[in-house]
Amino acid sequence: MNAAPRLSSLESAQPLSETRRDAVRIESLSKTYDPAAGPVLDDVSLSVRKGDIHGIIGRSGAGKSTLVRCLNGLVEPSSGRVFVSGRAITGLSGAPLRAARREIAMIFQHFSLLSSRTAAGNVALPLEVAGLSRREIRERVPKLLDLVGLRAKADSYPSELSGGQKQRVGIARALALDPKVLLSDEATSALDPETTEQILDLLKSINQRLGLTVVLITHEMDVVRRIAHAVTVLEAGRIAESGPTFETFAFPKSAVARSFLSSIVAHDLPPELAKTLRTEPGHDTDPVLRITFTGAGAHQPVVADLVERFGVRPNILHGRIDTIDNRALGVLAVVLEGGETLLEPIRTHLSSLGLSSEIIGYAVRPVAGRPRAAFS
Ligand SMILES: Nc1ncnc2c1ncn2[C@@H]1O[C@H](COP(=O)(O)OP(=O)(O)OP(=O)(O)O)[C@@H](O)[C@H]1O
Repeated sequence: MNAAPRLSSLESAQPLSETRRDAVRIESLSKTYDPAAGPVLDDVSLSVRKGDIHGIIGRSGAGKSTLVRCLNGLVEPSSGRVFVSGRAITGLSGAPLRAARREIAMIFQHFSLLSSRTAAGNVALPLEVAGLSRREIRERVPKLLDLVGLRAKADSYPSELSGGQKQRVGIARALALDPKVLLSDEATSALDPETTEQILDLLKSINQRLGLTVVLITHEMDVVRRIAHAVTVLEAGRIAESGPTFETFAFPKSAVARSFLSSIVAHDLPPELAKTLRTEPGHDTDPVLRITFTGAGAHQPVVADLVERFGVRPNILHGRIDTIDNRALGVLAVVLEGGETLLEPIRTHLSSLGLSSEIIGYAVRPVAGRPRAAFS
């Protein structure tokens, strides 16, 4: 992980032991607002590695915002503990809580800028509250605006800025006090796709240049795919799964992760195709194999290889290759015409190539003269 120097200490590199620590550790966190409604967070334990961008994804109501508010002390959990850079946040109040909060900055979906202040004035605000001198503020604000590529707009008011520019101001303001962790709560949800990409690129570059840990709350798997090193999937207040982004995308364990991934990775067949498959083999069916290609394996001519080696006729039902965390990931569903008896040797061969495979159903052989169901 890139652990470049931080904004305020460009000359002092951090010791290795420090860079290896978890930036955030959550231990058995639970939160109940209304006992009649049950827990909103239920025994959540999670570590975010220092310098990582860690996505937290879940459907509306899964508890994402509550979790992120427990991280910066805005919500007091019912039980459990939160540590930021090894320091407990839970149970703090007054000055120690304010000091701890300086280490955790936040950016929001709707930017939360003061309309009466210019871009520079908004960025200066946390510095004023923290009691920095006018001279220090005058020196620091342009550097922060430079960091987000917005120096030319220093004197513009929020009403004169685009959504992407407002979020850049929000990011500069969040970074003003040199936080250790940046919490992003749906920061790109109100932006168009092109601006979303620019803001995600900016977060990625800040993460790399400053070694800043980013916790990214989102309901869009594409945001996770673009920049997160690790991802946690929340469902109904519990962790459905958590791990490195690539592994989670390649081998999702939970139904909720698979459903979030359906627009990105072809793990599941489209419903109209899936319903044409049988769950049991019959005299008139051929097996359907889902092959997952990862890394170098994504570029192997596997279909041609199966034809040549086993004499089967793989018929591609559905598939897609994508790039996740700079690595290729492909998923292909193929009907192995005439492959029933060769299934195990074929799977053993695929495994020897480092490819994983799974039988996902059985396709009914087409009646003579009629093509098989669909190609996608
Ligand atoms: N202050 C509160 N008082 C009572 N209930 C709350 C409070 N904040 C959140 N909730 C409830 O907790 C549940 C989880 O909400 P939360 O906002 O944490 O989820 P979320 O995953 O961020 O959802 P969304 O994406 O819709 O914001 C919801 O049922 C919500 O109504």
